[in-house]
Amino acid sequence: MSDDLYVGFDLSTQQIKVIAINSKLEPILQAYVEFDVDTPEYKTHKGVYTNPELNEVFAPVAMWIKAFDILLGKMQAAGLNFANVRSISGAGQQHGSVFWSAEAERLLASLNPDFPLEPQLSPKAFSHDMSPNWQDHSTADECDYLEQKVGGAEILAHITGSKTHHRFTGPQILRVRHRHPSRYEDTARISLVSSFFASLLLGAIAPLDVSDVCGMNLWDIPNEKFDEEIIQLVAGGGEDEKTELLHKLGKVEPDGGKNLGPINDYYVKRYGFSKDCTITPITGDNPATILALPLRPLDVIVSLGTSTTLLVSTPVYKTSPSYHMFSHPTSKGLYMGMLCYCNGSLAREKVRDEINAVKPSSHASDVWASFNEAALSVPPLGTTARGQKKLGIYFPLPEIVPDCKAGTWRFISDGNGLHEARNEWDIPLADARAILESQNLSMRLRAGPLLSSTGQPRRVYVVGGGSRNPAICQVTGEVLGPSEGVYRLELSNACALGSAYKALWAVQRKVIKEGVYESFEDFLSERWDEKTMINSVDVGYRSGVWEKYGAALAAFNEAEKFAANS
Ligand SMILES: Nc1ncnc2c1ncn2[C@@H]1O[C@H](COP(=O)(O)OP(=O)(O)O)[C@@H](O)[C@H]1O
Ligand SMILES: O=C(CO)[C@@H](O)[C@H](O)COP(=O)(O)O
Repeated sequence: MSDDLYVGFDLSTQQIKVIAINSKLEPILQAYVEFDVDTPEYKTHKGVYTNPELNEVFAPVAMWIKAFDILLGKMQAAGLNFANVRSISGAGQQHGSVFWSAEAERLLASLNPDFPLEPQLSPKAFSHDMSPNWQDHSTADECDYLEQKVGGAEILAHITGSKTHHRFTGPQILRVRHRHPSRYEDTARISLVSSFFASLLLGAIAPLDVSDVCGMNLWDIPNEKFDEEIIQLVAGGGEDEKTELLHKLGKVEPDGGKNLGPINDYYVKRYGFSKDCTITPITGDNPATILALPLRPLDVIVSLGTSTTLLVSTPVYKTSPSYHMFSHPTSKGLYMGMLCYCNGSLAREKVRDEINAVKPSSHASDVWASFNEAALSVPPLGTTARGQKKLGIYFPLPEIVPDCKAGTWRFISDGNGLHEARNEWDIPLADARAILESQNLSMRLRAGPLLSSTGQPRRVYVVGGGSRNPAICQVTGEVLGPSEGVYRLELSNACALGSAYKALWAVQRKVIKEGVYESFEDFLSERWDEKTMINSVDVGYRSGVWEKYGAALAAFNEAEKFAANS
């Protein structure tokens, strides 16, 4: 029992990562495979391919399988005793879909342990070799069509938790059906990245996850079923086509702690996993992230990965076209509220590189040193002695909120209103603070309805790659102003960690009565030790500063509208 291990994987945009923990929540092993570096033959850039002419972003499914083969090899080389693994769960980048061929079930069920996975599955198990990525913006027509037919953004948001979004799976499936009718026709099953990953482990197509399914624009959250009208619109044709699409999508597993079955024999024979190791549903990376911390009301997670997301856990199903609601990954009656931005770490890296080009870092080992110095050497909003404030918008990729094309805009806000900056801006140095403020002001502008009447959070937890940066943590504290400060989760991969906790809970949760289990929240709170897991990285609320940013919100809103309409 004491040697038992619980594993959480994370198949995200740029990497596949893993954390194994013991039943005391202690991490035993962490490892990762980076697509651009470790699977160079696929020639992806930051894990994806882009076709800017059509606003397409997609990733090769075979690369993920190859990367998983490599990761299992790394775990083995690190000495992980696979025989001790009791349960596996995981997380996948959200919205991406995998199109399985009619051969898939047979190939998955007959994996030969003498060979790696990738050549046994690719290309035959797939009707489409690419997975549309969450950064894709090619489905404007499909989104307009669905929104107009269903009755507008508010109605769609009420039914599915979100208005239509380019990256959501429903519009993406509709586009595949329009552009590649024969591939759609040849598709036997459609998985999300999360259920695709669970399928690899089970050796059979896994059901969709209760939370990740809410990122499709197809699932009726209040009534816990696929919305027949939207399914019909995506399927086209009549009743037969609708039934066929419902069959392709398959079942949704309502219990996030369900034992989906034992790990496939392939892994038992090839790596020495126990036959009793169970597979627990794999969810989306954001739903898994909220499982890494015992969130209380008014707590916020800011996930600083390739995307930036703001996450809250709430008992209130209150929808809006400006944010997303998802069913909670483990707890019926709770929901995850989310804001998501495409322009997260890659936009910050672009400014960082521009700054390094004019002012190389004095610390060779820290590529962020010049950026951080520039960000922290000026006052909030870069305010000048004459009271001029700087507001910038940095979207190297088209953005989700606001719905805006790619571009960079710089504004000056003063007593005379807002105007585009001319020579008042020291480019690129002044961009460092401006991009961090801009990303946080956007979250503050939109997160209000998910929080208290004042919009002030209690705690902000920062997670993901960007949370290692002290300047990012400080500006987040200044702009969002959490009353109890900003804390960083010390284990670098929150979603893999949340997934490992889920695998542990699935096996060890107490039965309260038949079919009713100990909640994930109670289970985690009992075991979680704040002192070892998080560190305070910023004081948060600063009197006068939070108010100053509050007063700039109207001008920032105007700046965003200008960018979106230009
Ligand atoms: N010290 C740092 N300061 C700012 N950003 C960082 C730092 N370290 C890593 N990052 C950013 O973290 C990103 C990767 O974060 P991660 O959470 O692993 O992303 P994902 O899960 O989307 O693959 C990289 O794009 C990198 O820019
Ligand atoms: O699209 C979303 C959420 O709606 C993204 O958050 C993806 O889920 C990708 O996440 P990362 O790779 O940045 O972790």
